[in-house]
This record gives sequence, structure tokens and C-alpha cells, in this order.
Amino acid sequence: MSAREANFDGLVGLTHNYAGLSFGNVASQNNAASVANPRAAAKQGLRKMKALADMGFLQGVLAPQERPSMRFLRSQGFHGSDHEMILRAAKEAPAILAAASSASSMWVANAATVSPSADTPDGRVHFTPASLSSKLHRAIEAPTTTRVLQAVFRSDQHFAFHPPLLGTPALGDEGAANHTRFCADYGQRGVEFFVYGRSEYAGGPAPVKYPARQTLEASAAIARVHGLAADTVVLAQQHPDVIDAGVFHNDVIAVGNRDILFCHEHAFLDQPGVLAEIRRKLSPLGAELKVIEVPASAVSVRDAVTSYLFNSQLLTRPDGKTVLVVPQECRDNPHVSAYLDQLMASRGPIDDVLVFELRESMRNGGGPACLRLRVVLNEAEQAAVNPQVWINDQSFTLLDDWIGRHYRDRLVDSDLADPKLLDECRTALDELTRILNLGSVYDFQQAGA
Ligand SMILES: N=C(N)NCCC[C@H](NC(=O)CCC(=O)O)C(=O)O
Repeated sequence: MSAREANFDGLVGLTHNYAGLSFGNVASQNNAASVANPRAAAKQGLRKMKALADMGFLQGVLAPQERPSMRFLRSQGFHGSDHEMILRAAKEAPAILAAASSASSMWVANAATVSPSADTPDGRVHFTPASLSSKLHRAIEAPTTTRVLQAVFRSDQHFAFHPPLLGTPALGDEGAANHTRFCADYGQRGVEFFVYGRSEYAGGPAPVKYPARQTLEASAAIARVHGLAADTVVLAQQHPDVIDAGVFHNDVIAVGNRDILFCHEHAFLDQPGVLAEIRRKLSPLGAELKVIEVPASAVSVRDAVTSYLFNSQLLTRPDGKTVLVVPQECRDNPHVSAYLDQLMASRGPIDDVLVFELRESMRNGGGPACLRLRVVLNEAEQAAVNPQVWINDQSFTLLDDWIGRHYRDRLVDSDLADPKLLDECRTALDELTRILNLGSVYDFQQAGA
């Protein structure tokens, strides 16, 4: 059946700030305590969504989470009214309040792993929300992520949801940021490519400086849970040295789409073996893998990490051409910019480069690919998606106006102690659930909360 890839972008939440919460994510650490502009952040993301929708891509939006999370603060022993809890947390445990307040759910590449119906035995699209257990501020996302995704992908006939893996180090799972699918055509069976940073039980090399956030055991479990056939699954280890250089997810060093893999030459531990296995498994499905391997002599791993060249979206336009969606930082870096010019001049499988200003998200380590969750959908599945979440002229105008009315244009860490921020967040999100017709997905909207 004919199918298309839809991209669902996370809307930046009202508490977007720089709290330095992600050890191993160089941008998050370097920009800790900078001044954030949540309104600009949300508008930058929304403009990307609108521009891609205008070009004919299937583009949806996913709602942000309620922050600060009162459920989480309560679990940490704070009690009293919501305002009292925030004030006490600010005084006694500011790091816990920062974790409770992070807008990190915007990076929906980490929301879940998604297997299209063409790959699964029951012919449904399978979702496993990520446990994100390696970072406290992200480990609290999964319950609301599940509700938000289920409010978008509503049909049991077409969509299957699995619970997140257990939140324990052996099963570290970061979702689609470490998952790529290769295929001849979206509607045909594909090869699902899972990249992990270390193994809990198999031994082998592991990074020494920064954490490996995804394990082999987690990737293998998701492939089993989704019922994927072994001859269409490739499990590959990320190079531990690049994790230590700040590549905390595979989507910071590689991106794939259909039969194309665009990656750095040092992305994987056994790169020739990994590429050979993808080729071998993809070939019987009717596609020959095209690899664009960027040498360190053209773009160093350091330049890749600061520019986010590989955190790009590789998209197939309705006319069949392939475009690479990169952040402005790629044009600001002379080596990367020169590489992109050379890539265009080479007339290879990538036909065009689109540049977007996403500076607010980038400063927390989130580029174009972090902000989107890819979901391949056939026509019946597209029709089963909650229609309000598609980006078009009307939804763009509503969301742009909603951001303008509710978001602050400046946020620093001391603002997290302001209980009014919670009220602003709730008022805005309550309205958003009506705009997107999500129902009561937030704790504060549930009876008895
Ligand atoms: N590569 C992908 N797919 N996602 C990027 C996620 C960035 C996110 N940053 C943060 O969570 C920073 C929050 C702070 O420091 O305030 C993270 O490290 O999990």
C-alpha cells in the first residue's frame, strides 16, 4: 500500500530554559544558565513546521508537557499547595526543580521508537515510548508522552502502543534518535536500524568520559516487542570515541531515509561491517543502499557536534527529490558550509539543502532531527490521525497566535522559582488541548489532580 513519511514536531514548551541538565550533551553544558527566550524558541520550531508543510511534506505537531511537573515534585516529598511546593523546591532542591521544569519533551525524536505497519506482523504501526532513564529530567516524560501520542494516534485498529522499557541502566532507551529505517519505498517492508552506545552484558568497548544512553539490550528488546523479523533488523554499536566527543545520540552523527545513509566516517564502531549488513538485508527488499560517508578531513567530529550537520532531516519531497534540512549553524561553520557546497556540486543523491534558524533549541543540543518524530503512514493510517494536529495555514495561525499570547520572551533559572509560571503554563496548555482536540492529557486536567 502506498505510504508517506509524516514528521511530527514537538512544540517547545513555556518553560524552555538552559539548566545544563544533560551531561554528555556539549551544548546543554556549555549554555547552562544562559538567558532563554521561550517565545522565540516556540516560533522558530513552528516556522520550520510551516515551511515544510508549505512545501508539501506531511507535517504534524505534538503538544509539550506540563511543567513544572507537580507529580514529580510530589514524588520527591514536597507537599502543600502547588505554589508552596515550587517555592520549597526552589529553596531546598533547585536541581530537582530544574529537572521538574525542563521543556525537554520538545525533542520528540526521543519520544518513542516507531515501526511502520509494513514491518510489523499485525499490520499496525507500533509505538514504544522511550523510558529516557539516563537523565532525570527526561525520565519523567514517558507517561505524558504516551497520553499525547495516544491522543494523536487514536485508532486501536491501526496503532499499537507498548509500555516503555523498565527505567534501569541495562535498558537505557532514547527512542527514535537511535533508530533509522531503510526501504525501497515507504509502504514496503524495510530494514530497521538500531544504534546503541554500549552493552550491559555482551562486554565490548564503551565510552569512558560520557554516558552511553542507549544499550544493545534495549534496542534488541524494542525490535522484539515490535515483532520485527531478524532478517530485517540491524543492531550496530556507535563508536564510543564519538560519544566521548559529545555525540550523545546516533542522530548527531548519522541520518537515513529510504535507501540513503548520510553519516560521518567515524559514526559506528565497525563501520564497514555495519554498512555491509544493511546492504545485505536491504537488497532482497528491492533497494541498494547509497552511503554518503563524510570524511573527518572534510568535517571533523568536533565540527559535526557544534554544527549538527548530521542532525539534519533527510526528506523525500512530493516530486521524489531528496532534501537535507540543516540548522543555520551549518552555514556558520566554514568547514561544514564548504562541505555542503561540495555536496550540492557533486549532484549525488541529495538534491537540495534547506537551512533553518533553530538557535534556541540548538543551544540545548536539539537540531532539526531532534525536534521531529517520523511516522510512516499509509492512507488509512493518515486518515486515522487526529486531524487537528496537521500543520496548515489555519493551525499555524492559531498556534502562532497562542504562542504570542502565552509565552514569555525571557527565562533564567531564578524564574523557575516563580509559581506564576506554573499557572501560565496550565492556562496555555488547557487552551492548547482544545486547539489540538487532545482531550485531558495533562495531570492538572485529570479528575482529582
Ligand atoms: N539528539 C536528539 N534526538 N535529541 C536532543 C535532545 C537534547 C536534550 N537536551 C536537554 O535535555 C538539555 C536540557 C537542559 O540542559 O536544560 C537531551 O540531552 O536529551
